[in-house]
Amino acid sequence: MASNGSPNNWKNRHFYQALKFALVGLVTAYQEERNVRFHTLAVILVGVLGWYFKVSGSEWLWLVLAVFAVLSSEIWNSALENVVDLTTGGKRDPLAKKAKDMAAGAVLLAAIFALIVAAVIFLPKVMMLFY
Ligand SMILES: Nc1ncnc2c1ncn2[C@@H]1O[C@H](COP(=O)(O)OP(=O)(O)OP(=O)(O)O)[C@@H](O)[C@H]1O
Repeated sequence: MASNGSPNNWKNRHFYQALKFALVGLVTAYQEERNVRFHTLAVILVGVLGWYFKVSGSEWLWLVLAVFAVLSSEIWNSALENVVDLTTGGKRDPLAKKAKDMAAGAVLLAAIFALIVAAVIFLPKVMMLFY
């Protein structure tokens, strides 16, 4: 709550704190999750390829959508793994397995989507280099 009684002041502080926590979450995901680091490298590669092949504006939008889909599903997956581990205390449980496998399935779907987008955009451009 605002100490000076101004509701706007409280809102601003709340917003910046929420933003700070979200950024801390991203840094934690990057530091602790190997897959997030791997996908960050993949994002850099996509950026270099997009720049090299001079992809169009709409192609950039598809690539950005694919990148955000993969990274956000990966971070959701990690968050869920943490919650499941917290709940089970490390004990094996069929519900824990179900939840983790489903979250992994969501990441797989996003990765397949990204592969399709990359193939549709880059394959014809790569072929042009050889023919
Ligand atoms: N508490 C549990 N009870 C039953 N099965 C589990 C449990 N924890 C994990 N598993 C099984 O092991 C698999 C791997 O779980 P884990 O937590 O190691 O995730 P991961 O996919 O290896 O992720 P990361 O590589 O990011 O750690 C899960 O998909 C699930 O099938």
